[in-house]
Amino acid sequence: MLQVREVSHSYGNRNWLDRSGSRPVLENISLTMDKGSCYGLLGTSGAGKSTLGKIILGIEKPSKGEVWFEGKNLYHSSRKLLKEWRRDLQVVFQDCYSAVNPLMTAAQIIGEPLRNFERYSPKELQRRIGILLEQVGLRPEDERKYPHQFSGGQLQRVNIARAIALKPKLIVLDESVSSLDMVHQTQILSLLADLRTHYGLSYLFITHDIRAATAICDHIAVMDQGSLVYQGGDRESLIQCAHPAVKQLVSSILPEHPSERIVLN
Ligand SMILES: Nc1ncnc2c1ncn2[C@@H]1O[C@H](COP(=O)(O)OP(=O)(O)OP(=O)(O)O)[C@@H](O)[C@H]1O
Repeated sequence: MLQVREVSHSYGNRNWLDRSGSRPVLENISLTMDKGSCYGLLGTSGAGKSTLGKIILGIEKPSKGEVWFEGKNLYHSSRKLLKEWRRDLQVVFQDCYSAVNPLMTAAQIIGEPLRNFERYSPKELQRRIGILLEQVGLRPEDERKYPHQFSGGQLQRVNIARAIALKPKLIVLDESVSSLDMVHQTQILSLLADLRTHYGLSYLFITHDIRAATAICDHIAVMDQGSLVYQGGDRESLIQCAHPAVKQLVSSILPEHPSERIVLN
C-alpha cells in the first residue's frame, strides 16, 4: 500500500549566518507498509520520525527519493490526486489541545473534514457526527463541548473521530498517546485497535514508547540519527538486537535484574 523508497531529507540552513551546510535529517530510508498493518516507528528525540511522517503525509517534499501510495508517486501527482490523498492520509498529533481550534465545539471539529470533502445536508452531517462520537466512546451531549471542557484523553478521542471521519486508508499517529496518563493511554490504544479492525485502517505509529508500540504494532522499525537501524515483526528479535539505539530503547523498560523483567505486551 505504501512504499518509501530511498528517501533522504535536509531542511537546509536555518539562517544565512549558518555556513555549516545542511545536515541530513533522513538518510536513505526505505520501508513498505501493507494494507491494514500497524507499523511502529520508534526512536529517540530528534531521530527524524516526525519528518518521515510529514513526508509520508505529503506535507514535506523529500530532498531525495520517492513515496508511493497505492501504486502512485505521491510527489509527482496531479492536484486532483493530491486532494484524494488528503482524504486517504490523516494524522493525529501528540498535543490534542493545539491540534484543535479552541473556539470550535466537538461537533464542529469532527464535522470539519466532512464539510470540506462531502456535500451532506445539515441533518445528515449531524447524524454522521453522532455516529463518530459513539465510535470513539464519547456521549451525544459531548458534541456541544469546547476543547477546554474535555480531559486530554477525551479530546484525543475527538481528534481521532475527526481523523476517521472520511474513512481514510492510513493514519499517522504521531506520539498520539504520549501525553496521556497510563489509563487513558491503554484506553486509546484499545480504541485504535478496534477502529483498525472496523475500518480496515493502517497506522504509522510514531513513538519513543516501546511498550505502546509493541502493544499495537505488527511491525516495528527503529530510527537513529536519520537512519533506520532495525526493522522486524517479532518482539524477541527487537529485544535481541545489538544496535546501541535499540538497546537503549529496550533497556528503558527492562529492570536490571532478569527475574524482575516483564514480558513486552
Ligand atoms: N521544520 C524544520 N526545520 C529545520 N529543522 C527541523 C525542522 N523540523 C525538524 N527539524 C530537525 O530535524 C531533526 C529531526 O526532527 P524530527 O522532529 O523529525 O525528529 P523526531 O524523531 O520526530 O523527534 P521527537 O521525538 O523529539 O519529535 C531534528 O534535529 C530537528 O531539529
